Amino acid sequence: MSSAHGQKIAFLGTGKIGEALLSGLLRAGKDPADVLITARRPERAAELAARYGVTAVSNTEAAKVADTLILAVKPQDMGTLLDELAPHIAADRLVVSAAAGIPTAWFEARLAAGTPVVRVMPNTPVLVDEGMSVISGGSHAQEEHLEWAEEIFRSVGKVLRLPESQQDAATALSGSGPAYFYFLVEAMTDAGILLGLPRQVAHDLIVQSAVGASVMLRDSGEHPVKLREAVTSPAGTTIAAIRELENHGVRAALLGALEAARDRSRELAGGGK
Ligand SMILES: NC(=O)C1=CN([C@@H]2O[C@H](COP(=O)(O)OP(=O)(O)OC[C@H]3O[C@@H](n4cnc5c(N)ncnc54)[C@H](O)[C@@H]3O)[C@@H](O)[C@H]2O)C=CC1
Ligand SMILES: O=C(O)[C@@H]1CCC=N1
Repeated sequence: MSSAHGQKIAFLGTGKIGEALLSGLLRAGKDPADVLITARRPERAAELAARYGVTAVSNTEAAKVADTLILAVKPQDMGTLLDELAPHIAADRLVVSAAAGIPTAWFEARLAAGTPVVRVMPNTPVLVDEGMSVISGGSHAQEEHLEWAEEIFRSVGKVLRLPESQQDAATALSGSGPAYFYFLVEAMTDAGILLGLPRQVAHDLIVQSAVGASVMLRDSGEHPVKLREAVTSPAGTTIAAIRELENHGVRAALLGALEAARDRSRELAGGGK
């Protein structure tokens, strides 16, 4: 990747999503010498520095040195982190938040006047360069900042720019989305056990069916209804299963589930509990 908009990128908070993004950026060719990380526990910082060849620093040091700061702590920890960082971040630096729920205005109110802020909602498939990241700019983010953030996240998957008003919905769909698929795979594997298959066989059958279905969804250009109809033979097995899904309100459950995720994202707006 290019080194437009400054060399040094710092990841503040290197848990599941922070590490996933960090590893993706390095796979995409970012020089580890230009990557800083911070972690709450010194052992974790040392472990990541050794594994990736990046430099572990304090939050304050990262705030002073980095051109782009990627904040990946939990929404509940963001207030404490900002208190620590804000006095040290010059207004020409780019602040990128990956936290669910927290609006760009919340950061702007705590940072030096005019600091550009970009809000992004990635998801864990960034680990395999198949991420879906949704990006919105705050009131001081210029086109160059959005393009730079897009370049960072495009190195680990797809990127979509959306108005910030749609971020909570996007969080419910793509931010949390992978978890719903894992949940389905887990439940369907259990169903295989119920039907008498060995667990590993059930797992392999379901996982490859999920991969095949996903690739068809992405690459065929067909509507999901068409793809499902092609599997659903008259008086066959699939329609017997679909009737059960409809009887149990699975479609309504999904509507309610994603609405609950969207509402939870809204609740996290102020750093949440
Ligand atoms: N896990 C996911 O799939 C996604 C998570 N996110 C967002 O990413 C953020 C992090 O989520 P996860 O990685 O799942 O959580 P996590 O708990 O795995 O990682 C957060 C990390 O931040 C560290 N941390 C907390 N306060 C710190 C501080 N003051 N200085 C340095 N490090 C500090 C913690 O020790 C922890 O390692 C959240 O805001 C979440 O909304 C966004 C998209 C997807
Ligand atoms: O569960 C969460 O709050 C985070 C945000 C999106 C995915 N994981």
